[in-house]
Amino acid sequence: MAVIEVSDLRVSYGSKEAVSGLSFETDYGQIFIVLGPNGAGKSTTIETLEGFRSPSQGKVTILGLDPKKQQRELGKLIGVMLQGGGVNPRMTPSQALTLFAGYYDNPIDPAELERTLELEHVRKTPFRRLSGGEKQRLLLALAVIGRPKVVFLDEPTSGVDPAGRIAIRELIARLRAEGVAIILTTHELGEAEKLADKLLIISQGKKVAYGDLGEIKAQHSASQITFRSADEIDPKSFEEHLNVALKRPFGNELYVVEADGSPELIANLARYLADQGIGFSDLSTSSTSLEDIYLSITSKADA
Ligand SMILES: Nc1ncnc2c1ncn2[C@@H]1O[C@H](COP(=O)(O)OP(=O)(O)OP(=O)(O)O)[C@@H](O)[C@H]1O
Repeated sequence: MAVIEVSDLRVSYGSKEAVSGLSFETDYGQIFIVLGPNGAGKSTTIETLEGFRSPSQGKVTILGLDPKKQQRELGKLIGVMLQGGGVNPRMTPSQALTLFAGYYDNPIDPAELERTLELEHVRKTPFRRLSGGEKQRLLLALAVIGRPKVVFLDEPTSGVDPAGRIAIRELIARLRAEGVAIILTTHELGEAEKLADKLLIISQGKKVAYGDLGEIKAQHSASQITFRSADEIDPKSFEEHLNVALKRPFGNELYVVEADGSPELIANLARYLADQGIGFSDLSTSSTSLEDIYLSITSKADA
């Protein structure tokens, strides 16, 4: 059984259905990232997993338990990082970490978390006086201090500076290495690409892509090889020799081959052009970024 199992989840607010039939699962030692435009239903989905909302249909289990009905049993097994909240504005990071550590049998040492998340210089500053990024780092520290088996992180790096982002990413990577299941939402696609093992992309409450990052990239990416040549190249002969189509999208010197730039194909292509006495330059390969894939599939889903 997977750590998180969701089947045909539907969640409504009155007559409005915010989540419309999502199914997915994720496991220990995986970073599972939920992406989608504003209002897509990400928070609603995550809040249902956390036990804060009830499904109107479908089934959700975390570690085999029902997050709504077995909230108490799950309490010490999951860590939740909420956007902006949950800490007394007068409390300092040091006090909050000590307080939260007291709830658990085997917490991480607060001083260690202050060091890892670079909070030492503000450990005596009241929460309300912390900067946005410092608040985020403290909320992350509080979510993980009890060594949870499952961690929910809602936009953990939003408003955090580049050095802070690296510290947060390193902590998340460490949790994964320790076998924690991590569920994360973000609008930072570069970050999602760096961190994700598995991805769920939703739009208007429905799944539009789901799977391992590599699988999604392979399914949706349009890798290409481009080069320039002042010589005429016969597309038929090119395709016969290399088994890939040659395009000249602008009718000028730029040639495009839509295929993965494997070393073998690149070598064959260069050999073919040389054998034909065709000069070429600027040979390069490129693959689509997660951002390109995301924008393409969510705009298609919206249409
Ligand atoms: N308490 C509520 N009552 C009514 N509608 C709600 C409520 N909470 C959310 N919604 C609606 O449900 C839909 C999904 O909202 P949700 O917050 O889950 O989206 P999201 O993907 O997390 O968006 P964002 O990226 O902006 O955080 C939206 O249309 C939102 O307006």
